[in-house]
Amino acid sequence: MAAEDDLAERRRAARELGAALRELTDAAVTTEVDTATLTEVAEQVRALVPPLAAARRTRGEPATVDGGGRGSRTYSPAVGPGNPIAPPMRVEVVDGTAIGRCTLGLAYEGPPSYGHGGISALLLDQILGHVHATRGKAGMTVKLDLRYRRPVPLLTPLRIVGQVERVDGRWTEAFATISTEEDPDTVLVEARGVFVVPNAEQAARLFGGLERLVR
Ligand SMILES: CCCCCCCCCC(=O)SCCNC(=O)CCNC(=O)[C@H](O)C(C)(C)COP(=O)(O)OP(=O)(O)OC[C@H]1O[C@@H](n2cnc3c(N)ncnc32)[C@H](O)[C@@H]1OP(=O)(O)O
Repeated sequence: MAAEDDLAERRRAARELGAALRELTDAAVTTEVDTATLTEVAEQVRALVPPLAAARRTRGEPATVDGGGRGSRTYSPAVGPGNPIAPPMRVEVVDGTAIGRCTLGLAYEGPPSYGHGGISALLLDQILGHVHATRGKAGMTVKLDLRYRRPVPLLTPLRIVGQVERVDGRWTEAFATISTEEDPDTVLVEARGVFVVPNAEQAARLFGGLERLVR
């Protein structure tokens, strides 16, 4: 029980740090303060690194905050509440349909006032991954076809929806769309993805001791 409480507390703290950094990032890309203030704040931010860097993990070491499980990914760049790069998209799966929600701030700008196409691809890839995972195992994207129909507005609640189209052994083909919450029937971006569960040899080669997280 104590260990579970510790993990819950660590998750709460990681989420809090992620949210604070997201606020900082948003302020950093929208600020119009004078140049001296930019320089001063950069120094202050750099001073925050050493306390965090005092104990750090590297490639191939899962975050302790995830508790060794395959479900939670606190630092996912798409859905991780602890990762300031992530919008983060919140995902729920209802009857095999994965539904994601997020609002993109100015940090994700591509064309003026609209989202970057790579960010749309990130959100769609992630939602297709959740669709694939409804079959019980996580998978890797092997194909992702995108059609950008209309630009994705910033500062607007978005809805990302995905469903399986075809299943063949370890392979899943799925389809997903981005629209606004306000107008869910107008597709802004659509994606068709193929995902595969790596076979045992591939998983061992790619992930070594972390195979249990992907198969
Ligand atoms: C709840 C958790 C949610 C998590 C969401 C996470 C979402 C994010 C997911 C990612 O971003 S994963 C990162 C990006 N992907 C990669 O890095 C994968 C890189 N690819 C590989 O390492 C290898 O492709 C892999 C080990 C996965 C598989 O290797 P294989 O040699 O078995 O398959 P290969 O890649 O050669 O594919 C063979 C071809 O047959 C196709 N194929 C074979 N059988 C198929 C079938 N049954 N259905 C559909 N396509 C099939 C396949 O698409 C492909 O098409 P092409 O002929 O056009 O190359």
